Amino acid sequence: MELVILDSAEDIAQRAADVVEDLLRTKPDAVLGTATGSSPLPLYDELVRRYEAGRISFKDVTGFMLDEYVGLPADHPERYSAFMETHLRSRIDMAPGALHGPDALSDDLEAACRDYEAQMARAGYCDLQILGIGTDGHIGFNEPGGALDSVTHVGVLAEQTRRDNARFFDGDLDAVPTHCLTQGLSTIMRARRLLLIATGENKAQAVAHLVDGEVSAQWPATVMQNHPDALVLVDPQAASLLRR
Ligand SMILES: N[C@@H]1[C@@H](O)[C@H](O)[C@@H](COP(=O)(O)O)O[C@@H]1O
Repeated sequence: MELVILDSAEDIAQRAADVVEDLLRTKPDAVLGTATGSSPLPLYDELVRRYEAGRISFKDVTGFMLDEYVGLPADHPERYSAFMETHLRSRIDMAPGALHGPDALSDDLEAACRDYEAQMARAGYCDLQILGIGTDGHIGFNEPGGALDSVTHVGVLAEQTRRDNARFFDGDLDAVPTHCLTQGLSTIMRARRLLLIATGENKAQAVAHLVDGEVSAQWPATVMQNHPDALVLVDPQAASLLRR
């Protein structure tokens, strides 16, 4: 795992966009794994800028989202499918049906998970998976204590995660879903390359475990230590509890 500490979120966005641009140059029909949350937003803005400048095209790209809330109505703006549509898909030339997510509106969520995993398998899994990290060390919505070799599954959100994400629901904890569908850790690990972005002091503890800790289900992101090509981009605040 390669760790790079950069001065600001903007510098991280530039470096991360370089990684995406390099991939699209070598493989225009790449499979891109997308993350939600605030961490990748500067990256998405930079990708839109590079698309508008004619440097990159997503017209042949297929995308797979990491996760989705369960229990939000189809038109809820905080559904991750809506988030990705607003912040990335609708702003670039990616085809409308080309960004996939697990179907959290399905009557049979277990089947929806199996279908999503099969769909990713058919696509050959991701060339590059973009990741954020939860303050409790989750990636996707793989919360502490889950299996390290999980595939796409129905998950229960940790209390900490629901509190962290209440800011997207007008601060109303009761409005934050309790369940989700998420790619498993083994699904994520199948990506040829992982790119994790963490900014701000509230990520420092999770980043310290990710970089300096043992691989452990208590800090799910630590599985990335076993990935052959993982890049972690952090700002000085997120790096503030690192040993070295
Ligand atoms: N499921 C998402 C994660 O994929 C994301 O990494 C995390 C961090 O979000 P943020 O970047 O806003 O701190 O939030 C959510 O829980």
